[in-house]
Amino acid sequence: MLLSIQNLNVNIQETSILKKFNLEINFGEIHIIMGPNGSGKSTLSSVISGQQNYIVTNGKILFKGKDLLSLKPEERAGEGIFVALQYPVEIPGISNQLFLYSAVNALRKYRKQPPIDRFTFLNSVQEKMKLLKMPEDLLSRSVNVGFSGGEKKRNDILQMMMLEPILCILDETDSGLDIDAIKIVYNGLNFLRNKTRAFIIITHYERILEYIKPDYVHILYKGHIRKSGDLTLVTKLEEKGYGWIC
Ligand SMILES: Nc1ncnc2c1ncn2[C@@H]1O[C@H](COP(=O)(O)OP(=O)(O)OP(=O)(O)O)[C@@H](O)[C@H]1O
Repeated sequence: MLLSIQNLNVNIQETSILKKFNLEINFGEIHIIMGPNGSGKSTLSSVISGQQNYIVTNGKILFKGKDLLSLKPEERAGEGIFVALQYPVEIPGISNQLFLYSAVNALRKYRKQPPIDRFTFLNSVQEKMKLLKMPEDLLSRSVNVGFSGGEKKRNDILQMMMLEPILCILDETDSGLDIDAIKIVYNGLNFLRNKTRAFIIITHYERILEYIKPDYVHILYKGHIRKSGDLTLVTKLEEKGYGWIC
């Protein structure tokens, strides 16, 4: 078992957001999470990544058998968790290249591996940027500053490809992308898909099925998973909306 979330209750300030939330993920699996606006999807990704302001009042999260909630955000990243946020963060004054290089070497240090040299790093990042059809000048610009919405999302996938995480969480990475960009982003995801890692993909769109074949689809409703199934759930939602879930 890669990830096991058991009876998780999460509050933001006094408000209860996730309620008795359960989810189990094995290596190699892709899980899609859908759900109406405000049902708690981003809260889930934020809690897993260790963002502040989310108060766990009950339950536990085991990642590779370890108590995830006792780890700092950087330790969670070191253990192999990567979250592409719904709204990618801008970092003025830090070049994309320096950020990526530092992030890759910070992970390598955590894993007691020697640092990667700049030449090998640059070759690797340029190769991946080609795959994602990203112009090279995005490397010298400040992280996400002035990037278009689509460029930010591709940059997230570039980070994911460079960091080679074990659990990849994509929070609405496909929103605001044009048709070509969606294809490129999901090609990047398929490039990383293998038996040593797993994905949680949060999305609102049925079109994901054109690119990704998930193992499970879950519907998050009012803070807990109300229904789980296979990819036919996505088409059912597209036809019927969320009314039948209530
Ligand atoms: N800082 C906060 N203070 C109070 N309530 C918050 C805060 N952050 C989130 N919430 C509330 O938590 C609930 C769940 O939000 P969340 O972002 O997890 O939903 P979501 O399922 O990702 O929605 P969407 O599909 O619109 O992105 C919402 O009702 C939201 O208003």
